[in-house]
Amino acid sequence: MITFPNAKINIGLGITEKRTDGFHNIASCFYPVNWCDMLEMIPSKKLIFQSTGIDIPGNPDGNLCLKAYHLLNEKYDIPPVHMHLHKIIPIGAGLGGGSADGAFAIKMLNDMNSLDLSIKEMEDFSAQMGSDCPFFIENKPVYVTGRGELFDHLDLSLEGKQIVLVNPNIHISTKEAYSGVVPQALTYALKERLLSDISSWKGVVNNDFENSLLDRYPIIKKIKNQLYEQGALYASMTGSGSTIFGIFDEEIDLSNYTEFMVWSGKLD
Ligand SMILES: C[C@](O)(CO)[C@H](O)COP(=O)(O)OP(=O)(O)OC[C@H]1O[C@@H](n2ccc(N)nc2=O)[C@H](O)[C@@H]1O
Ligand SMILES: Nc1ncnc2c1ncn2[C@@H]1O[C@H](COP(=O)(O)OP(=O)(O)OP(=O)(O)O)[C@@H](O)[C@H]1O
Repeated sequence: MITFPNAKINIGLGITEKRTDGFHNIASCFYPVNWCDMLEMIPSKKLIFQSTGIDIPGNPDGNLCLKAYHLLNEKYDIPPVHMHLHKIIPIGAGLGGGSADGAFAIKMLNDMNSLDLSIKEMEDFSAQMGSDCPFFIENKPVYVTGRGELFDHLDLSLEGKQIVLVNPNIHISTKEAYSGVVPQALTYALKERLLSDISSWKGVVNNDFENSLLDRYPIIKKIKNQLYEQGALYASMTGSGSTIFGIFDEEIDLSNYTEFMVWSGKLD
């Protein structure tokens, strides 16, 4: 079985409160984007994990695909598989790529073993792997609060718009990025604003990580400004960075970004 775990973007990201468990409460819109990894699993005599593509830092035993297997195996004693992850989505990039791999692994193992888990059960397993993981179970645009696991329906469709994602080859640790932010209650109604036309978002719908990271990494600010100069309806850093996205009505010239990792395509 093969699947294509996709990236997400954050449209608006308020970091509203530091929690007693060390995490932060956030408010954000998560929106899926078709920049994808490839994840294949086949039945095997023993559990094997192999990855190709972009190098994944750290011990392969800690890969979220394996973590997903162990979480389900502990409870359901499932047979071993050979997993092959071809890594394409930039890492430490605010795109939730690792989280998507973990959540898709849960969905695949559920299907392959006919476990018949509900969406809620798969979200709960995913939440044990990381804050961004549960979103990728349903994988549709949603308004998110809590640590990243509380979902509110959001009637937002950007279908057909062109998105450009530029990753300036800077790896930002999520933990460090959070430690550089002073939490603050939302100063505007993010959810309501997201329901108004995209042309009204600029300067209003903000990512709170930008305040600390844009000064530290001027290239992020430069790319964001360039995307606006090229006619973006809206541009922002996603998550804890370092990827910046721009949303456009039409395809744009990408020659400004040849030294970076870039993906462009239509939003669903
Ligand atoms: C920045 C976002 O991508 C926005 O969607 C997410 O909040 C990050 O989610 P993630 O990468 O899945 O993060 P996790 O692997 O759960 O946590 C990594 C570290 O980030 C910090 N963290 C993460 C999520 C959160 N809501 N509050 C936090 O303070 C914690 O220090 C945690 O130890
Ligand atoms: N399948 C995976 N893909 C990428 N990183 C993984 C994966 N599984 C585990 N990791 C570990 O997670 C770390 C990256 O986590 P990090 O949260 O910074 O990036 P991410 O999951 O790619 O997405 P984001 O930048 O949005 O958080 C890597 O250094 C690696 O050790």
